[in-house]
Amino acid sequence: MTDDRITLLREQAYVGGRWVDTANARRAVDDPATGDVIGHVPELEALQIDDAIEAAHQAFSAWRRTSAVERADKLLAWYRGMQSRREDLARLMTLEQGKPIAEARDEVDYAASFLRWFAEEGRRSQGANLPAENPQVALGTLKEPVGVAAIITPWNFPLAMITRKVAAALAAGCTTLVKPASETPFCAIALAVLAEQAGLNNGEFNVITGQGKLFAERVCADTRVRALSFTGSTSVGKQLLRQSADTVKCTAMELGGNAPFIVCDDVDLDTAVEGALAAKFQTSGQDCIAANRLFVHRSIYEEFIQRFAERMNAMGVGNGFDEANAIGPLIHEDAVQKAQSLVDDARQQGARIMGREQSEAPGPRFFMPTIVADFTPAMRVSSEESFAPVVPIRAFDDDDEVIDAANDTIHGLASYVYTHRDARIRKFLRGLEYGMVGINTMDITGPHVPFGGVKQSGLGREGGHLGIEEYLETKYYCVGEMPIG
Ligand SMILES: NC(=O)c1ccc[n+]([C@@H]2O[C@H](COP(=O)([O-])OP(=O)(O)OC[C@H]3O[C@@H](n4cnc5c(N)ncnc54)[C@H](O)[C@@H]3O)[C@@H](O)[C@H]2O)c1
Ligand SMILES: N[C@@H](CC=O)C(=O)O
Repeated sequence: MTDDRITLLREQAYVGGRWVDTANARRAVDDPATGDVIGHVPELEALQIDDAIEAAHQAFSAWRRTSAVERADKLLAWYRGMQSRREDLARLMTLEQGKPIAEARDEVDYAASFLRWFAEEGRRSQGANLPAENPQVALGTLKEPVGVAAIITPWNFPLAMITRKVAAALAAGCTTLVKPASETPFCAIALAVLAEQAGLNNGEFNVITGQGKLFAERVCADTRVRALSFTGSTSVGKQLLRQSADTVKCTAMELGGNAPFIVCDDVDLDTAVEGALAAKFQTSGQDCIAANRLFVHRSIYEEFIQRFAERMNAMGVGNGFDEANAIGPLIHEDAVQKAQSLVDDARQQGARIMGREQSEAPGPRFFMPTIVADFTPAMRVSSEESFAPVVPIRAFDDDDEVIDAANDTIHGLASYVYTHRDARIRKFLRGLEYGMVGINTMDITGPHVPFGGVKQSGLGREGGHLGIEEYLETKYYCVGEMPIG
């Protein structure tokens, strides 16, 4: 059942500036809060994906020759289009993703901000003059677009994970093939509606709905596709890296996290509690930078848990369209079962479980926020990304000990530390093996930051001044001595 107030909902893929269907396969997309079917999208077949690759390839030869100013103008027109449809986009996102409407509005702003950022950044991508040993010789570098970029994105941030990549790619002069998550294709299609209106209607931006596996097979094997940028789970990322090896693609990987949130004994407790709540519960815990493990100094441990639990238990859990709710549904029932199994495993191993009863959940895809106190490294909550409102907390005594515990993971995306002492800040900054460290804040993202992880959390950086580099090659030139005149 489609909400009459939702506009921009279109049930087609967008390829080469045309709206495309399939003869047979169409996939239903539902509202995770209610289970109601919102609409259907085509599952493009292999030949249609190949057509899309050709469309992006053809478009590349023209797009790469446009000026940086022309590319910026189109990105800015797209940005304004997103701004003018902010509420429609936000409602569409809450409908298919489930996140609370206030967070959906924030994500629309965040997603649009990448279009503006890279419109500006594209005009500043510069090569260099190099000093030559022979003064009659000119050496330098040019920056050139890599080529067609294939982009695969997850469902948790259905607009921003697309624009963070696409805006950088288009600004660099690349063309793009986007395969959005099957759970949230309508946000991507809405972006295509607005891209078309902004004049990106010649194959520069293509949205291919359907199976990720088939899309990956076609683009990875195809030499016309020169880059693959992926955001999603570490396991799928590894597989895509293997698949990209045969055609030696430029790859960028934004993968899973296991963020530690460390609270030292010198901070204002309420500020730290507020930070932890925000770092844990945004997007109902389904955030790659969500706090996945809380470490609190033993001297304030029980007090912290009590205050955190009070605030957590007051949070509204329910349909994201109700502004009173801060926690919406999880994307699948499987995610609820996984959260429950993490909690059960910890309980069996001696953790204290706190929170409202799961029987109070307003539907089958809701998980009531739950504290897992006194977790140990042997429990699954310590090593697995919960992607749910599950809050493992344990006490620590010593800074070195907590740095080691925080680093004891294959992941290295975001980390957070609350302390007001300078020496401690320096120690944590150096000691934490993470791509991003928030000190006394969990509000660490934006178009201007180099977002990304170390270890098995990824390769490369998105956003900031580095984001465009993922889509640029450096061409070195050497102009030899020439007769003058
Ligand atoms: N580092 C970051 O910036 C970042 C941001 C958001 C999410 N994530 C991570 O994403 C994960 C959650 O997202 P998810 O469940 O959508 O991840 P996922 O890896 O299951 O899916 C991501 C995308 O890959 C596609 N896909 C799935 N299997 C595929 C295959 N075999 N071949 C090709 N494509 C395939 C999906 O359709 C989807 O579009 C979490 O681990 C989270 O931490 C990371
Ligand atoms: N929260 C991240 C996206 C990861 O899921 C961001 O801010 O970009």
